[in-house]
Amino acid sequence: MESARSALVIKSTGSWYTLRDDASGQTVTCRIRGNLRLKGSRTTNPVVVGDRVEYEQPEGATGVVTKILPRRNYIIRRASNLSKESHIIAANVDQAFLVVSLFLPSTNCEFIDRFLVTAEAYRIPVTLLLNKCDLYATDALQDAQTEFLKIYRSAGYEVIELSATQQTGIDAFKKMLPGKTSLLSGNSGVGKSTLIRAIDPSLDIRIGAVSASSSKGKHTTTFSEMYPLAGGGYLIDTPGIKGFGLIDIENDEICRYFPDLFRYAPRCGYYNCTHTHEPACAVREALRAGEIGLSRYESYLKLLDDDQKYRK
Ligand SMILES: Nc1nc2c(ncn2[C@@H]2O[C@H](COP(=O)(O)OP(=O)(O)OP(=O)(O)O)[C@@H](O)[C@H]2O)c(=O)[nH]1
Ligand SMILES: [Zn+2]
Repeated sequence: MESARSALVIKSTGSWYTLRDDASGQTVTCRIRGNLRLKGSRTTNPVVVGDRVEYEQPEGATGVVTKILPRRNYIIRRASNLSKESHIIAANVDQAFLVVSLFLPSTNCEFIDRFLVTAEAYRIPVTLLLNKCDLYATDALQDAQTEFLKIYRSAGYEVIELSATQQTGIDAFKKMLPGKTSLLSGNSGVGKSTLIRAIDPSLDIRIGAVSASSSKGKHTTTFSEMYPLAGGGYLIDTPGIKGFGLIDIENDEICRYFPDLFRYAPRCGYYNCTHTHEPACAVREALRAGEIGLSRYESYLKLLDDDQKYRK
């Protein structure tokens, strides 16, 4: 009997997994043992990028993942809009970067806030990468940029302003990467691939994959992939993410994942204030005073009665 070896999962297609062996650093292609499909689990993928696993590879045979080591954290989304199943995007993530753009395309605030809440809930620090800053020269877009920076910086998030095409602000992003496993996410078209190429031109990622995953009406499951970076650390690219469903977060917990709202909650008149209709609500008071961004409060309300919120 071959003894188990340990490895990191760097790619998965749903039936095949690419591992990087801890001892040799070699890449190995494996399948998974059937009983790893967790009982009662509603996730579509039992083994994910970032997982630490044990595997066996008998001489001349295909390798088999035999065990998933406990996950430090993971980030998850709905498998598809109507599905009750969830899809784990990546596990054991040190930090996440959400790429956003205010123009061509304009990233929806609710999308950003859902991402932030999901990451807060799993205690994954997020940095926002405001890309395409070269495009925000008009008055209207400059105002949008100022507003964006104000809302998210005052909520406590780090925001890096950059332009992937003009190569500005790239270094501030790059210096956060060494030695860490970083997830890079964002809607289609915000510039993730351009940005990855700007930090490391040797990473020729998903050329030609874009049109396949963005064709409308087609249900395409796309899988994350992990890239070793020249300066150390890994970057996880997450193509084709359209939205995040909150999983296992109760209504009365949601507010605590909005740091800019939650800081007012202790001053609410009722200890169980939902900040929707109660008198003496300090959160709504702060909103009226312009201390909380309206879009943030609206995201909070949407997440409260989110019919897409489902349980694992
Ligand atoms: N003006 C400007 N355009 C940019 C910038 N970054 C990316 N773009 C352009 O935006 C378009 C989309 O960029 P991609 O890098 O393919 O976006 P993506 O996020 O990887 O998109 P998906 O692969 O669909 O997830 C391309 O035409 C890029 O040239 C930027 O900083 N400024
Ligand atoms: Zn309140």
